[in-house]
Amino acid sequence: MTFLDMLQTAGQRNASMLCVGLDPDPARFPGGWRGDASKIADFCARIVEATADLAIAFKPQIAYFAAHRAEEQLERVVAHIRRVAPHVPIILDAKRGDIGSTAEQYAIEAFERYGADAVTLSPFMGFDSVQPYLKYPGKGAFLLCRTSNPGGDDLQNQRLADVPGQPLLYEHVAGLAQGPWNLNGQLGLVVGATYPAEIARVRALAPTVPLLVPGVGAQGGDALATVQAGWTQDGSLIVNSSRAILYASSGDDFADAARRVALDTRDQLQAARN
Ligand SMILES: O=c1ccn([C@@H]2O[C@H](COP(=O)(O)O)[C@@H](O)[C@H]2O)c(=O)[nH]1
Repeated sequence: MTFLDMLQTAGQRNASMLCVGLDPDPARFPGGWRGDASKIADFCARIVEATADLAIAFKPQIAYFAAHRAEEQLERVVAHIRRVAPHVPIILDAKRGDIGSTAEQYAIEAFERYGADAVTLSPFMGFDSVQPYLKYPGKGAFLLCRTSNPGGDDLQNQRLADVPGQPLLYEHVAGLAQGPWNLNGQLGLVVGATYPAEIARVRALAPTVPLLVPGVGAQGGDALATVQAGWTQDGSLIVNSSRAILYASSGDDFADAARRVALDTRDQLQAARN
């Protein structure tokens, strides 16, 4: 099944636009696990089990594993997702971007080592840095477009004087993903929930590509505004929340608490559709 097929299946079966972000931070683990990096896979497994019927996707953030030399635990988390939620796609949040020969290695890492269904990429180095990922049929690649952090303004909101129509940089990226770079319909875009006006602008420029929208929950993005700006019948909307779900409780009830927050967020997003 392709990434897009999986998205559609999970979205319908779980009635969901919620992507559960897996950003495991041992310092925030509950009770006896606190500070123990060997528990990363166990912690993520409990979250996956608690939210498998609520998620349109899972998004492991690779830094939270690599920082603790826990890449092998990430492999175990992926295997666990395949066992308990085989219909839910995995988006590896790696934000890679490098020259073609190195990008080929990163693509092997994402799609062959970890077996992810999609990956996040920085488009800053241009099309030849994105192309190696597109050689994997059916896999997805989300380009950073208008990120959720305030510093995104520094570059993404700059006007490109030499491009016809003088778009802002993020608008140009949206146009490339909808058009000339999207050779086989594998591209999507990352747009922050903290900037709903920009989500609407990106949706207007890229009406059919999937949008991955982080920033609800811990970053304070508005679920209703996000859905109103980005949801359409034709293009998937995938709204990520990580810390607000993972650390809903610091006690032994963390998985139940995570489920409650995920359910509430899932339902808020669904209710916000027109
Ligand atoms: O623009 C972006 C792109 C990626 N992220 C990632 O999403 C999650 C958000 O975590 P929360 O705890 O829900 O704030 C995290 O993995 C970021 O690396 C983003 O926040 N903004």
